[in-house]
Amino acid sequence: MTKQELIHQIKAKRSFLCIGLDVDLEKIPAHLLQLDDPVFEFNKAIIEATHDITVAYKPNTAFYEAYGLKGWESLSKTIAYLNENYPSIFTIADAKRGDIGNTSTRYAKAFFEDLNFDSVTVAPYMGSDSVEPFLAFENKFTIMLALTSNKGGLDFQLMQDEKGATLYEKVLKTSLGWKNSEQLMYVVGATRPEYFQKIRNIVPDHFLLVPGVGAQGGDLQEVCTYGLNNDIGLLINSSRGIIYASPNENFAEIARKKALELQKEMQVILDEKGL
Ligand SMILES: O=C(O)c1cc(=O)[nH]c(=O)n1[C@@H]1O[C@H](COP(=O)(O)O)[C@@H](O)[C@H]1O
Repeated sequence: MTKQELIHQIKAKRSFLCIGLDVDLEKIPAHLLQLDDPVFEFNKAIIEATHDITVAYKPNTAFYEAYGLKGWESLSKTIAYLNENYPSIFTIADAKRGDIGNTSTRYAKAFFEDLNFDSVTVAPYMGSDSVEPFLAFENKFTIMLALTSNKGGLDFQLMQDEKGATLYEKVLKTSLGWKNSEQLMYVVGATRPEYFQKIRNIVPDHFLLVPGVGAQGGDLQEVCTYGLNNDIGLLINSSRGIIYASPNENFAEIARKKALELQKEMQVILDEKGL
């Protein structure tokens, strides 16, 4: 998918919501467990209930890898279902990969070619040769961790050099010099709203994937104050806050209700900003 296609979808739906498909068999409604592939059936129901109000889905691969071969099969069926039925929806493999160059190329092939995701999350720690192989794939996006939502994110990301520059700022600035850096997006946690202005000064045009709204307590309004750009430029993710809003048979209906609450809030913000 191209960036323009993503922006077009966001404007048409008046939504920049990303729903996280972090499926845990211990949390899904019990009646699904009797089915052959409960994880896929759960995802299918969530997708059917929300595809018109969300612009992206983000399965976190850990939740699938935890179930071995069967889990990988559920992931593969989920992305195939999305690509076949809703090809205009942006898909994110939240795999947080990154390794030496030739290994990164294999990861990129796995997620971009074999599974056909539009994007994959990567960690920047191993540097340019671990990220550039992902950027070599046309019309695919590499979403790099910048300032993460978790408490431990502060252990390294806010470390300062003698001039006061923080590590995450250096990561952002350095990555802009990499080949095909226009295909980068960055992860910034919704729990860090006070940093968005600074981040937008460094990367004014790139999309930011913002997890941490909902279960982790991040606030949509606060993120949007400085996070939005002229292309909207934000994908706001909520996983547990939407998909586990109800443990009952009507889970998909309630998930839609929760997603709609966020989408309506987004619509108001976009209208107010004239976007
Ligand atoms: O890369 C991510 O998506 C990510 C980065 C980050 O800083 N914080 C973060 O929570 N995530 C992911 O975003 C999702 C958040 O889920 P909820 O807290 O349930 O909405 C999980 O899949 C996390 O792994």
